[in-house]
Amino acid sequence: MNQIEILSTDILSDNWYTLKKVTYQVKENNGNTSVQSREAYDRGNGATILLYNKAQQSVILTRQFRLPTYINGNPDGMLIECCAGLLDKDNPEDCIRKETEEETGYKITDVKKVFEAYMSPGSVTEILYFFVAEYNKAMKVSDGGGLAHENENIEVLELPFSQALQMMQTGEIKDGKTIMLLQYAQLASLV
Ligand SMILES: Nc1nc2c(ncn2[C@@H]2O[C@H](COP(=O)(O)OP(=O)(O)O[C@H]3O[C@H](CO)[C@@H](O)[C@H](O)[C@@H]3O)[C@@H](O)[C@H]2O)c(=O)[nH]1
Ligand SMILES: [Mg+2]
Repeated sequence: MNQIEILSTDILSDNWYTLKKVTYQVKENNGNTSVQSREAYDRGNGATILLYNKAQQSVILTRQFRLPTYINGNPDGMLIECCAGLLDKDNPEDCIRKETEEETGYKITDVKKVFEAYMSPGSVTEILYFFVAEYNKAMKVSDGGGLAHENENIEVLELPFSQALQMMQTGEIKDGKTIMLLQYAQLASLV
């Protein structure tokens, strides 16, 4: 295994999140050493969840404006996604329960972790924890929509599972975490 030694860390931006330039020495097993620099954007870690109802063959997704997609080719900037949120002090399970209620209005208790993944490992530090959970009408306690004071304006979508799968093919769904969870649900015959 290569040995890595961090030589210096410069903060390039420290506004909402943090962008660092890290310079490090790599010592390879064969004794060669080199010095490299890379930038890393730290916006914390997150959790995401696919809510599904097997009897109804349906899933709950969200729709919201995502500025980075708008400036990179998404005409209206709106993106269909699984419910997701950043971890604060909470562990991933508690975070995703809270986020599910805020964004979708469903109060869930039992969540199952299915995997975790670095979503953009060349530039973003974030690791994302992936969950699935069953939902039903009785769990609906509010409209959801996200936090008003954060202007989240999240639309809640209840879709037939077959339609969600179709929307990946047509490109109407083009969010990585959402594609991963829909494919997991299909592979594991959840819905
Ligand atoms: N003012 C301001 N607000 C920001 C900024 N960046 C993010 N926010 C706000 O911070 C809040 C974060 O909301 P969460 O629901 O906790 O996170 P998320 O943005 O949905 O992130 C989730 O999805 C991401 C995309 O897949 C994931 O990367 C992330 O881990 C998480 O799961 C949102 O209200 C968002 O608008 C910023 O630069 N300025
Ligand atoms: Mg969110």
